[in-house]
Amino acid sequence: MAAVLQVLPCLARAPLRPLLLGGAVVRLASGMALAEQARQLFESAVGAVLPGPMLHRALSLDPGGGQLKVRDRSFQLRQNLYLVGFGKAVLGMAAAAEELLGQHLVQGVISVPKGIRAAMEHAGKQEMLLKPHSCVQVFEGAEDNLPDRDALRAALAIRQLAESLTADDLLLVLISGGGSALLPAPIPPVTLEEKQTLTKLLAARGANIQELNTIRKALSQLKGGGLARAAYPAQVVSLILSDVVGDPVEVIASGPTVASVHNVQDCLHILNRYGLRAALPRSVKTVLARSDSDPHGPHTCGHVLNVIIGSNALALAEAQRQAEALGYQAVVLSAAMQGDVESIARFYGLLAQVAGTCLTLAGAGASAEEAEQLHELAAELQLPDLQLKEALEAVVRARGPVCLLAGGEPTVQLQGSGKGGRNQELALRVGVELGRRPLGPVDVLFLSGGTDGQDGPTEAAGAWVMPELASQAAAEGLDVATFLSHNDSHTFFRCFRGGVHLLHTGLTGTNVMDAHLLFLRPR
Ligand SMILES: Nc1ncnc2c1ncn2[C@@H]1O[C@H](COP(=O)(O)OP(=O)(O)OP(=O)(O)O)[C@@H](O)[C@H]1O
Ligand SMILES: O=C(O)[C@H](O)CO
Repeated sequence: MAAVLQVLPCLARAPLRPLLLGGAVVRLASGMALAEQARQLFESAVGAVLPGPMLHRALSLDPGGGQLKVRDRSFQLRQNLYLVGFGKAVLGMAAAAEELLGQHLVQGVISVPKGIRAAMEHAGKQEMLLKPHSCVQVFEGAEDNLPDRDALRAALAIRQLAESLTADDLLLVLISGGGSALLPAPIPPVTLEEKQTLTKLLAARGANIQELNTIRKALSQLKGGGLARAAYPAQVVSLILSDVVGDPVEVIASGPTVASVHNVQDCLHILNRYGLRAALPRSVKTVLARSDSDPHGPHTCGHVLNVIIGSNALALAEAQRQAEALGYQAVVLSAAMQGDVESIARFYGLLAQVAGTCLTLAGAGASAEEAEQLHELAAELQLPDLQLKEALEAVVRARGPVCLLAGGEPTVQLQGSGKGGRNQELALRVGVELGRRPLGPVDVLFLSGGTDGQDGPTEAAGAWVMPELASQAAAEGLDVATFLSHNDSHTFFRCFRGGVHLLHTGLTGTNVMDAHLLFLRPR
């Protein structure tokens, strides 16, 4: 985005302000002005789920400092507050908790990704770092999101702290995505390597996060309510930043403070589905066989309060508010965009075409056939919370600029060895879709970004596109189809127009999946 700022420094510095509809400045700089607004809205979405704001919304101390309020529950504080955490966003969450609860915290242990402290320091994000003499011990591990010896050491330290607590104590558990890999504690005789191999195989064969984490829970001492059990009889409050569609507390980071409802049959089903049952190590078979005859009986988690403090829906709601402040008719379509990236791109292409027609009432846009295709595709994608009808009705009413917002996590079937991420790949595919559809007299821009600031193994968070993308690329000698065939979207965006279409935020310190913004503005 640096290049965008160079092109339009006045817009980059300007605060959010309503559009000058039809004004000469906006029309001249149309693409860049829209892109700048898209970037600002993306940042406002991320801002709503940063550790500081989230922790401040969820927790408060009474003025005397004797009570901690979490939502509508109160907990007595008397040198009895402990903290553990695990996940990609937990360093910043712990720093925010320390800032808020400092003098009450007795001790803490967190497990966070390798190199995160250095990365945050490098980015100048002091608010994401613990104080120099913090009582919270930090373990870094799980390089490449895989459980390793360092993460195992962290998990054991977390278990030890939890087990040392008494009925007078309160354990604050900070949880975010990536927590599963950062809290590995396989049930013996299963080894770390065996668990690692099994989860890698499941992921490679296409198991979804629900399936993956069902198996992880069955083989873990701490997942599936194990951490809550270890902390009993202390009170447990889990503050959860969701990176899973629908915010299921039992799935996020494999639900260490949520009693597992799965039995061995569920696990065998999953292992069968991915052809892994026959090749299971003996240790895994032993643990699975034992799991239904657990001597402790079914576990309850009555001493636990699980609270979702950040989610994709929350982030989108903030961007929606900001879009409205800019003069857009803004509608959240879905916070559960899942499915193959190609289908999702087609969905956004059709949506732009149909919505553009509703907006301008122009004959050149979508026919009834395209509207039907859009609804059929929406049905195929099975997005549980999709507000398509409501969105199109709002567009008809709007007669002015429209912003449609969505979020979730599309899937990319990797075929090539190119460099990219699901957001850049989605944006590139949407750019192609927009270019091959008659859109009528309307400016269209689509942005897709990962809220963690890192899209796949690239340094960009995502990218934005307009309908002219493919033709402009061709004029630069870039063939979009060739880049797509190798999943090489990042290389494409780096070359295309000197990289101005890339979205760069740096690591944000949060993670609520991806955000998609589709703008339509009648000319
Ligand atoms: N060349 C590529 N093109 C498109 N997508 C890619 C490419 N390489 C990796 N990906 C995608 O990037 C994702 C992996 O990156 P990352 O580690 O950021 O994902 P994650 O851990 O699932 O995401 P997050 O932490 O953002 O929730 C996968 O969805 C993968 O399919
Ligand atoms: O850690 C995990 O299990 C995934 O990120 C989902 O929360």
